[in-house]
Amino acid sequence: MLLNQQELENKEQWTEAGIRVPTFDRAAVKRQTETAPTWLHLGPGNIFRAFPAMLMQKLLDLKQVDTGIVVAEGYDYEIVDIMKQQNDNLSLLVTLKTDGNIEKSVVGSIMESLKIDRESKEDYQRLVAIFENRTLQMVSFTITEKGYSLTDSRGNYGQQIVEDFTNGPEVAESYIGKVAALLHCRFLAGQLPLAFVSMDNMSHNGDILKSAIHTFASNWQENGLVTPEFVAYVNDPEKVSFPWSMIDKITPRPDETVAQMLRKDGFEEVDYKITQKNTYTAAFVNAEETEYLVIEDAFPNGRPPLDKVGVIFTDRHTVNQVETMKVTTCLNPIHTALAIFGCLLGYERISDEMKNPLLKKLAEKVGYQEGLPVVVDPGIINPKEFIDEVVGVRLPNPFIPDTPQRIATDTSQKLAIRFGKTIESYLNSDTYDVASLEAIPFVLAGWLRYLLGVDDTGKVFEKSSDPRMTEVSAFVKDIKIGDTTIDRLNLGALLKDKTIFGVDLVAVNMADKVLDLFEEMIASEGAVEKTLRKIVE
Ligand SMILES: NC(=O)C1=CN([C@@H]2O[C@H](COP(=O)(O)OP(=O)(O)OC[C@H]3O[C@@H](n4cnc5c(N)ncnc54)[C@H](O)[C@@H]3O)[C@@H](O)[C@H]2O)C=CC1
Ligand SMILES: O=P(O)(O)OC[C@H]1O[C@](O)(CO)[C@@H](O)[C@@H]1O
Repeated sequence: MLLNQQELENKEQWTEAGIRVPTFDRAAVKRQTETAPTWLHLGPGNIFRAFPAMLMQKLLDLKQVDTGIVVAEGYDYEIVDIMKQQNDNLSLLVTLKTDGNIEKSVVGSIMESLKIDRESKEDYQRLVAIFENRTLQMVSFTITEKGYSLTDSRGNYGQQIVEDFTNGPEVAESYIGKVAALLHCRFLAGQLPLAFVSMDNMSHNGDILKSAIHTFASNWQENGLVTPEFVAYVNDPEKVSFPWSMIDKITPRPDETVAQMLRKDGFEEVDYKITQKNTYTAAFVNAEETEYLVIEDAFPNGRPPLDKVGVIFTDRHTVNQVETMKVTTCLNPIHTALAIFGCLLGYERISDEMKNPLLKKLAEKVGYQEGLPVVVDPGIINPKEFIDEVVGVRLPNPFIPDTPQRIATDTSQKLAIRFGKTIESYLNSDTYDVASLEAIPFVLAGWLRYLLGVDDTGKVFEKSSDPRMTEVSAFVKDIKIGDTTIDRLNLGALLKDKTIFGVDLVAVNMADKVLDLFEEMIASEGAVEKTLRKIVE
């Protein structure tokens, strides 16, 4: 069985292999989407195909909507080449349940995939047409945390960004520049309303997206390239909204064990590819069953009825609380702690780490002991129950092939959100003392230790990709396992960097604690585990 429209016509072969197929008329939905697109998604990676695309499929099957999703890629064009040319925009979703049951579904809600690339003229013109279409209701994003950044580590705009500011929307070439240019087309088409929905794991993700788009609009206005009305349009929530959201579903990279299982079922397209841009992509996506999507209900042109398939629409305040709970205390900090120490202690599965009592205790200490006290109960999801599920059910799920190496990707982009916010909450609290934190400084010290690229047995490992890896690794380049002293002044300069840690760790008196723990962890082989034991026991 190959994943394409022609093979999908033979429904029996899929059903016999235990794979669900879409029940809606894909050709009719495609026609309708061509004339009246409602949803455009940017960044059609694994999470999008496993979760939002599946939600739309459910709505299509329920006949609640009659259009599908158009996806566009502005960074890694290989993804759309594969999806379109080999798979007719279909994906196979494999849901790995905690009881070992597996559910397989063909996801057919993606109707078109386009490149946000001026050289791909047809695609770009189609995108302009979609943005000019009154029917478009939302543009959503899963482009990773770094996708929104316009500046380098020193806070300076990148060269492409500066050129785009000067050259204007007609020729903008940077990712967000092109998105802002497409929004400008919509503005010119009559100031049509639209929601820009970031679904990336960032605090206040809507504001981060808004700020990036607004930066282009205001620079273009200053340079006389757009009218002030365009800036007003971007700033008017009745016209362009940037809802905040919280998305949660562990979606590991396509995994070999899942591929083997699919092969046995007669599914032939099981190879995954690591693209030139380091995206792990395959015809299938594998994910856990648990999923949460909470979105601020601010859609000036309406929205698909996603509430009918489990999405919670609420006010910004509640989204903020849910997101703060998940990203800054109850899930992602635990994940990052396990990522760093998993790589240092030689693990290749998050679920295996949870069998190690020391790592389990670290996860619990980060979550229950240090995060939970300062988290506000959002009312719609209980934080304690949420961590219970994360630590007790989701992370130990042996059927989820998630790796510490995947979560360790882009750690420099994640520490500020995942730990800095909690440190700030302690600093602002009358009840809790920042000096009482142990697990958080230990994880930050663990990251310094990780940067050495040598595990606790002295074996060299490949560090996961990170846009600031070269720069941050330079701080530890002269440090070796067995060193008894470190250059505290030099490392202090790194620990002061608020763009990485969210706070100046020197100013908040946490740097010494981090460096003491780091020193302990470089003392000898085995010192990481020894220090971990000291922290959790
Ligand atoms: N995988 C997961 O379990 C979950 C992921 N997320 C969010 O979604 C993001 C993407 O996750 P996946 O889809 O699993 O990753 P993926 O690697 O499968 O896809 C990443 C997507 O982002 C694009 N991208 C990467 N770097 C970019 C850049 N610098 N500029 C613009 N686009 C860029 C890629 O081209 C691709 O479309 C995560 O970073 C996270 O914020 C949220 C919840 C769950
Ligand atoms: O660390 P990342 O790359 O944001 O991925 C974190 C993982 O945890 C999650 O928050 C689970 O929803 C997802 O973002 C992903 O599975």
